[in-house]
Amino acid sequence: MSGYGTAFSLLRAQAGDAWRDYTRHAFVEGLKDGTLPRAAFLHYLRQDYVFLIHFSRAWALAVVKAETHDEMLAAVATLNALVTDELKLHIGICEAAGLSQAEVFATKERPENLAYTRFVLEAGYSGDLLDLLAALAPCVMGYGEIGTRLAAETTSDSYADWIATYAGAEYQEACRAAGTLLDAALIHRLGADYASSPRWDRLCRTFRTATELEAGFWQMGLTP
Ligand SMILES: Cc1ncc(CO)c(N)n1
Repeated sequence: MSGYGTAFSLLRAQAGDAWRDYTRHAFVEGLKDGTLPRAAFLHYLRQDYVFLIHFSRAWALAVVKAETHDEMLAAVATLNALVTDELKLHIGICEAAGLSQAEVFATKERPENLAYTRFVLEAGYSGDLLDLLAALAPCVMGYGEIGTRLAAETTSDSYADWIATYAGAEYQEACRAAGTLLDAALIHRLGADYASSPRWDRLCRTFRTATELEAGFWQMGLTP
């Protein structure tokens, strides 16, 4: 069990190797042992800042696609955490490294970044909350899983701030809340036996594609 809910565990298991390729990518291992070049990290952070803007838009879309007040509350809380806390972390780390906020704002979006965020947004635009959450879950919970593992296994302080953010109580709580939202949204729309629904395969495919696009994002990070 992952601790991020039942549906996430099922989706993660069916993603198979793709999940491992994402969460144990060379970029992640470089964060863990400090061998990731600083230039690659800063390049990644600038792209991730652009990513988070679109990712926030996708969570705003989750507010739009919500069908109950509890769903709205959960989506609003995540949206607020992204805009208020996570985007600030990126600006702070970039500023500490000598990159101004204006430079970060002006970052040109790489195709790997564009492909991923627009895939997530499109899943939400053309589908319902389940399609959107299936595309969002690898981002949210994947970083939660990576943060927790790296905090336990890290052998360097080089990327301690980054690791602490994703291993931290606040981010972990956001992952649990997203897991609770996903479980409840599935049951609300498809019933308790949602994994037998005709929609399940497609939700699994969406989750897996988003997982593959996350691995592509790390790979982009290695090539500034
Ligand atoms: C690419 C990517 N995926 C997930 C997260 C976690 O929010 C992030 N910051 N960036």
